[in-house]
Amino acid sequence: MSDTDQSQYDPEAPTADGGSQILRFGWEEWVGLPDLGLPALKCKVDTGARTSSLHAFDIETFGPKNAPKVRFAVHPIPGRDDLVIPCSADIIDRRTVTSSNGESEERYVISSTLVVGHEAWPIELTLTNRLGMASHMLLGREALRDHISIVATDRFCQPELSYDVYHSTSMRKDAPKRALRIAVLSREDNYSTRRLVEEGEKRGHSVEVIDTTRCYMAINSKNPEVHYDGKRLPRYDAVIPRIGASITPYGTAVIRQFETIGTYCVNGSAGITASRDKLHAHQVLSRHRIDMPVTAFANSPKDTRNLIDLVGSAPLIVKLLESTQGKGVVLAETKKAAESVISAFRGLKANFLVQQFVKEAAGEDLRCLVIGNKVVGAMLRTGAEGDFRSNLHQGGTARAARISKAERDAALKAAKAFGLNLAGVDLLRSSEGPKVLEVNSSPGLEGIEKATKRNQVEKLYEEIELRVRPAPVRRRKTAK
Ligand SMILES: Nc1ncnc2c1ncn2[C@@H]1O[C@H](COP(=O)(O)OP(=O)(O)OP(=O)(O)O)[C@@H](O)[C@H]1O
Ligand SMILES: [Mg+2]
Ligand SMILES: [Mg+2]
Repeated sequence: MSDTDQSQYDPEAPTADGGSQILRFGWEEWVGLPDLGLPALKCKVDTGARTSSLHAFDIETFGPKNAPKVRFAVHPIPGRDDLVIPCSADIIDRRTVTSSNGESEERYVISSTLVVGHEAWPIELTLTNRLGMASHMLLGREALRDHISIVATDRFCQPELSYDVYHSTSMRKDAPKRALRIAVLSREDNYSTRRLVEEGEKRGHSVEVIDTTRCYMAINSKNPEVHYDGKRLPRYDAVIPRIGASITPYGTAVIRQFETIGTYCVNGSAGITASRDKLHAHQVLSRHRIDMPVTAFANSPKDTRNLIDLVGSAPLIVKLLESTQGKGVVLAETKKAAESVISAFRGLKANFLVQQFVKEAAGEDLRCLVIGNKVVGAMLRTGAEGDFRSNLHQGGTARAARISKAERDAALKAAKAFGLNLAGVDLLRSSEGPKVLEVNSSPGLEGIEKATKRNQVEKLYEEIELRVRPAPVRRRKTAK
């Protein structure tokens, strides 16, 4: 461990422009590029070079044509290829640079604050991905201010920093607000998709909507990829899955592929798969000891009576396993009615479960929107006159709701049970407390934003930024 002080850069301190004492620079110095999330780098001072350069890889442009950005990755510690800092910056220019070995290369030019000791000033940097450079950063003449004097025989004349900072929690706190490249996996141009694009762009990110069913995949051990329309998709910082119920198997396969590549997916494939199938979902809830209406499932028609007995007396709910929008949910008032619904479903070869009817919910359910580990909004949905189902698609209405601690805890626990960072958890208010009905992995955003009169999508981006911006990525070691 080094005994250097990482907090020595004080933004309030006089800058080089303020003109203070002479700064002595050796041929190698410790510097920081805080705008890029690189607090400590060893850099070679080279007065033979005009422009400064940063050794980067996976260099890729993105964003609008009139304000292009560049994304790239940096190994800040030489020899430590497992430590990767993802960066992005505005492109301020393109320049042909001839390096010391005489090779010319067209490079992107970006701007960043350079920190040395207590001083900070803006510099221009070109990005180059030439392999085998001993130094990961080169400081050229243009970046050197008048009050800097070079002592070519010495090194580390300025305060030393330490690479330990890359393993500290302050990396997360001090991470720059870099623009992210985000994909929304969706086939629909609806309110939710539009809001995700609008809000992301408002925060400076680039948000692309991708039709999940048009993604195709190269599945292999060395270099798994996702392709789209004849091209390999870029490396996204985050993927927001909005997988419709009709394409769950293929949609989750695409997400699995992104997970394999190492892309952060707001909701994981396993959680989406488990929450989509009501039988599977209730088993997950049960394993996590989350309260739900008594539920039973049987395979054989011989067990219809036994199934009904497990749940108790009529009225009963019979539900298709893949129901959405309340379309496959039936209330059977008597045991006899339950038996005939069950035999009708069996005749259609449909999979269903039988569930205790929570009468006291009185046609209302509570939708809690969970983002990260918070319930960010809740609404009470009331069914249309005479309907026990509260679904908005069945004519129900919604209004913002205050929830109890028990309800909040149940919603958070349920979302966590499926590992979902964005979830719509539906609860029934029963006389025994909240009972979880289901967990939706692509919750509609229109109803909840309108009922709560809150910008909920903004909270989703806060969560995504927290997850992907700062954390240095640890790469899987791949065979060369
Ligand atoms: N066991 C139950 N007791 C009382 N009401 C119920 C019960 N199960 C479902 N309901 C009512 O029926 C509605 C639809 O049920 P559920 O949410 O399980 O179906 P769904 O088709 O998955 O709907 P969606 O996914 O669109 O919300 C619920 O919102 C609730 O109002
Ligand atoms: Mg549902
Ligand atoms: Mg529901």
